[in-house]
Amino acid sequence: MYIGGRQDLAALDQFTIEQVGLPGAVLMENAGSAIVSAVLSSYHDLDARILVLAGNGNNGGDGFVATRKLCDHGYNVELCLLPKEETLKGDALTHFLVYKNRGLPYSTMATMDKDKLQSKINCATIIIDAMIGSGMQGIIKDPFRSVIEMVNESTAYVLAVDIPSGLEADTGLVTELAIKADRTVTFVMPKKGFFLQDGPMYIGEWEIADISVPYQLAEKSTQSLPRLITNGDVYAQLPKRPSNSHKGTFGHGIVIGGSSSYVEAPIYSAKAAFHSGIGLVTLAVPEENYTISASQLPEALYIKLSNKEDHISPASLSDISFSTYKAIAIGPGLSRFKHGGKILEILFSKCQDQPIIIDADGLFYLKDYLHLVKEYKGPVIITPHPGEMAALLECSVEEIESNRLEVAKQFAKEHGVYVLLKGHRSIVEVPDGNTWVNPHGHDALARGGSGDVLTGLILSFICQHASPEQALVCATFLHARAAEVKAKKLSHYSVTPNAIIEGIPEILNDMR
Ligand SMILES: NC(=O)C1=CN([C@@H]2O[C@H](COP(=O)(O)OP(=O)(O)OC[C@H]3O[C@@H](n4cnc5c(N)ncnc54)[C@H](OP(=O)(O)O)[C@@H]3O)[C@@H](O)[C@H]2O)[C@@H](O)CC1
Ligand SMILES: Nc1ncnc2c1ncn2[C@@H]1O[C@H](COP(=O)(O)OP(=O)(O)O)[C@@H](O)[C@H]1O
Ligand SMILES: [K+]
Repeated sequence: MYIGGRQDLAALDQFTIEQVGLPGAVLMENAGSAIVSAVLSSYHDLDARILVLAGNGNNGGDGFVATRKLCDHGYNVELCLLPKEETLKGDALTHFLVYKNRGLPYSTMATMDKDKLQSKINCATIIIDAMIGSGMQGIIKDPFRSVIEMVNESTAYVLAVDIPSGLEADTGLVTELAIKADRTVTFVMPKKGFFLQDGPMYIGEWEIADISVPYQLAEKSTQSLPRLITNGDVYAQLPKRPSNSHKGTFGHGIVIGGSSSYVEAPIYSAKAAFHSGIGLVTLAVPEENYTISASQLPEALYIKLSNKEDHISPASLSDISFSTYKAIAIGPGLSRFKHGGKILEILFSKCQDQPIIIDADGLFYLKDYLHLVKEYKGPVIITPHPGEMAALLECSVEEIESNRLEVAKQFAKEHGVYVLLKGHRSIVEVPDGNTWVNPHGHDALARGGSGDVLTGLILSFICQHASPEQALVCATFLHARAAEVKAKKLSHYSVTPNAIIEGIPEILNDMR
């Protein structure tokens, strides 16, 4: 499933209208009907008061259609047009005239004072937000500004038409104010902004409605658009497990990390790998961490790396026989120390072409060793959170967050790496290839150790013969879904990294 921005959606609408020959007014009729279907499917109480707040663009036009049809279904619905009637044009005007020709009632801001509108909003059970759609730009201006404030303070259930008014379709930015929707019925495809910046906090539950823009054609003409990771994508891309397999079939991976301050981090990675199907996992940790590590994960194999002060001695990596491993994960709990980058130097010189996953403090050292990544024959995967990405690029976290898709794409292209840019909605970027956006994620993951679990899952799927892209897509989705499911059972507050690991089988078992 693709996600698009303002221009992508406008181009598809235009294509449908001009090339396919379906008039814009028909698309608008379909859009309004989709809103009606959403109401019909959930609200059967005809006495519930529905207030439709409409703007003067095409989003408002969808609102006129929806109000007309809800009236026909016998609902207690009221239309309020916010801008002046004279400003209507195009398809929105067409449908406004249809509405008026039917003799249906409406009010406008011009015919009512602010208190009256406030009381209509307060009395509504359902508010349909058809004020501004994907055409939203800049800072919210009046008359919408004060209306949005009133709606957000009301107790009504808010259903947004296409996108909550005030949310930017391309960037997910809310400048000052936007409708906080309980549900968004979006047309053709989800908007990029649903999964960027403020977007996830404003859209509520969302669903896609088919308005006869031919999506198959959309797919052909939009190959460069980001894709949303769906359950179906993950099911298709999960490594298969032949029943006549043995432990060698599912690969041997190694996790290198840990220090005296960060004992658990590499253990979480190895545990996650072990609980998601890897054949064998070796933990290479400082020798002083061995006893506690082995007591927590006796199933792993161990390499005791010599300590230097409170961290791994980089030279000790020279003794690892890297050819034994199908993939390498490095970084969890490594800590930051002088000349720590030597670890990457040794790693890249000793590995042939196996996939290397660099996480956590491994990324801290990477900035000075990016040339090694480019020269390396095999795939390199980096898993930065926004702070780590900012450090790699020597910019601010705000610059990363306001530009997540572009930053990930540019970095992947420039350095030839797979980038998993973590966040509330994580992004997977394949060098010179696809972009995937994860629609799942939970604040239960905002806890030390969550990222280590994710690294272990990526390692695990690569060892089970997934391509780096497949492994990243599956791991990112399962990690977030496991947290969502566990948070439902354990509360938002109590999901530990071990609980996420325990949640993985629940999600895997439900995969269809
Ligand atoms: N294309 C099609 O065929 C179909 C499109 N469809 C629907 O159309 C929607 C896109 O329609 P669109 O392009 O007309 O823009 P739309 O979202 O109504 O916004 C424009 C209005 O918003 C206003 N406005 C903007 N920024 C503002 C601000 N900061 N503060 C205040 N006001 C602001 C702007 O005001 P103006 O700048 O003119 O003063 C103008 O009035 C799309 O989301 C979907 O719902 C469906 O019917 C299917 C067929
Ligand atoms: N509020 C949140 N919503 C969704 N995902 C989150 C949230 N907070 C953290 N995460 C996820 O949890 C993981 C945290 O990784 P990271 O910051 O590297 O943690 P650590 O290194 O401590 O394990 C990432 O996958 C990130 O996407
Ligand atoms: K809207």
